[in-house]
Amino acid sequence: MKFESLCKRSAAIEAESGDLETVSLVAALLSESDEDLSTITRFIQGRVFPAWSSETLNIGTSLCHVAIARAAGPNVRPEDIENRLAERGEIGAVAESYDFGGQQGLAAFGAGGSQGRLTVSEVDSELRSLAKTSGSGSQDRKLDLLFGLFTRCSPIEARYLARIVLSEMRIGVGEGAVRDAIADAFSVPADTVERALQVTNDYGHVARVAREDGADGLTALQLEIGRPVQAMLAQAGTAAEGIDTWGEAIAETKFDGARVQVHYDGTSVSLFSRNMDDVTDPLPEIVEFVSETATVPCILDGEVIAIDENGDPLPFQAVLRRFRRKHDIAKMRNEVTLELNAFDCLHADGVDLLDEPVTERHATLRSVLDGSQAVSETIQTDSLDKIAVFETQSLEAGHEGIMLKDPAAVYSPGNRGQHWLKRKPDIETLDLVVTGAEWGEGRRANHIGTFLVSVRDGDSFAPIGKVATGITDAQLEELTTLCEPHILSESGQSIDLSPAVVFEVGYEEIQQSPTYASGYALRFPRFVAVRDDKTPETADSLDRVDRLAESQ
Ligand SMILES: Nc1ncnc2c1ncn2[C@@H]1O[C@H](COP(=O)(O)OP(=O)(O)OP(=O)(O)O)[C@@H](O)[C@H]1O
Repeated sequence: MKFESLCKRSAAIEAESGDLETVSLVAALLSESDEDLSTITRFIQGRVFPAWSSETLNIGTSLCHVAIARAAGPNVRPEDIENRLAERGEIGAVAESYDFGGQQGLAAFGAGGSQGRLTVSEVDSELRSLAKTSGSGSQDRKLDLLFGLFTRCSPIEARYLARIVLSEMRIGVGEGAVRDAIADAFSVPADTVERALQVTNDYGHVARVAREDGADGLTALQLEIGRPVQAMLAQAGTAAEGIDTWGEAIAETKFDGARVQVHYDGTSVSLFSRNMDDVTDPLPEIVEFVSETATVPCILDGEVIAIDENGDPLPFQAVLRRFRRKHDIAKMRNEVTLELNAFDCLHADGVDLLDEPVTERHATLRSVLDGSQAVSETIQTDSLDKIAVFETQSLEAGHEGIMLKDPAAVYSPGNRGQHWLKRKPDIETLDLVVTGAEWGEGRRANHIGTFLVSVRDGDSFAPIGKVATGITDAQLEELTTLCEPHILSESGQSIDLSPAVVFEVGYEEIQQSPTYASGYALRFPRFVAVRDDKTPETADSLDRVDRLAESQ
C-alpha cells in the first residue's frame, strides 16, 4: 500500500469521533491491507515494533525536530520547529505545515524517490534500519535517514511519519478498537483475539493469523520463551473481601522491589521488566541463579528485591539503582545485592500454564526451582486470624505488605482484576506522569525546580499537582537530565513536557480543586522516586484518584 493512502485513511479515522465507526474504518483498512497487514496494524498504533520487542527507534523529540527543520529548508532552524509546536500543539501539524519540496532534488539524489511515492513497507524498512544504527555517529546516521524520509513526504505523509517516529499516532485508535477491528475484519470472536494478544503481545502477528488461519489459528498461539507477556496486576483490597468472594484466600508476601519476568530456554536466561524491556544485562546474579537452579525451560514471574548484609529487604529504590544500568554493572553488583522472589510460573517444559489455577502454577514453580528458597511462601486459608499473623510476620521481616490471591484464578496478562488484591499499611502514593515543569531560581537556576504531575485520563493526562519538595540537589540534577529530552516547548520559566517520565508521589490528602484539569489537587505532594519501571500508560488513572478521594 502507498504510505500516502495509509495516511489518508488515518486522517479519516482521526476525524471520526464515534467508537463503532472508528472500529469499522479500522476493520476496512485492515481487510484491504494485503501484504502490509502486520505493519499497518502497528503503524495505526504508532508502533514500528511489536509490544513485546525491546527494539525501539530511540529518536528523541529534539532529533526529530532537527530532521524536520533540515528537510524544511536551509532557513528553518530547530527553534522554529519548537515555536511552531508551541503554536500548533502537536508535531504532526508542524511537520505537515512545511513544504519539503525545496529539498526534493537532494532526496531524489540520495534515496531515488520523490514525494507521494513512498510505500508502507519502504517506510517500515527505513525505520527498522534506523533502529539498528548504533555506536559512535549513530545519531548522525539516524538524522540522515530521517531527513531522507521527510524529504520524500507529502504534507499528509509528513504529519503521520512524525507521529509514528515519536510513537504518538493520535488518531483515536486504542488497543480495544484494534482488537475489535481485527475481529470484525476477519470474522473471528473478539475474546479469541484478546487471548491471542495476551499470549503474543503482537497485534501485527495476531491480525495476520486471524486473516490466514481464523479462530483456530488464534487459539493455537502459544507463549514463546524469549517473548515477554504483560504482567498480571493487583488491586488494593483486604483479606475479608478476598475470603468473602473466594471462600479461601492465598496469602503471600508483597515484596518491595521490581517486577521481573524470567525466560529460561534450557541454556540461556532473559529477564524482562514490567514494561517488557530487556533487563538481562543489569541483573547478572539473577541470570546465574536461574541457570543454576531451573530444572526445565520455563517462564517465571517474580520480584527482584535488594537486600542488606543480613539478608533483610531494602526499599525498592535500591533495586532501581541496578535495574536499567548499562555501565559499571560489576561495580554496582558489589554495592547493591539483589535476590529473586519468584511467585508464579507461566510456562514449564513446553506446557503453557496461563489457564491453570494459581495453586497448580505455584506447585509447578516449586518443582521448576527445585524447592529453592527463591520461591515465595504462601498460605491458603479461610481464617482472617491466620492471614493477620502472616501479615504481621511479613511486615516484621521488612516487606511491604501482603498479596491475597484467588486460589482458582488463572493468569490474566495485563489485567488489574479482582483476583489479586494487595494490602500495604504505608501512606498512599500515586504514580504520576510528569507533563510540565518550571526552571528553578537562584542556586537551582540551571535545573528544573518544580514538576507538574498528571494522572492518566483515557488517552490524555490531567494535571493534579506540582512537586518541588522531597528532592535533593543531586536528585534535581538527575531529574533535569531525565526530563530534558522530553521538552516540547518553553516559555519563560515554564516548560511543556511530552509524557514520558513517571514519578511516585507521596501526599497527605486528595482535595477537590478547580485549579487543575483533573478536578483534584494533592495536599503536600512530595517526590518519592522515579518509577523507571512504569510508562505513562501504566501510571495511576483518574478513576483510581476518584476512588481514593471518595474513600478518604
Ligand atoms: N507475591 C507477589 N505477587 C504478585 N505481585 C507482587 C508480589 N510481591 C510483590 N509484587 C509486586 O506488586 C505489584 C502489584 O501491585 P500493582 O499491580 O498495583 O503494581 P503497582 O502499581 O506497581 O503497585 P505498587 O506500587 O503498590 O507496587 C506487582 O506488579 C509486583 O511487582
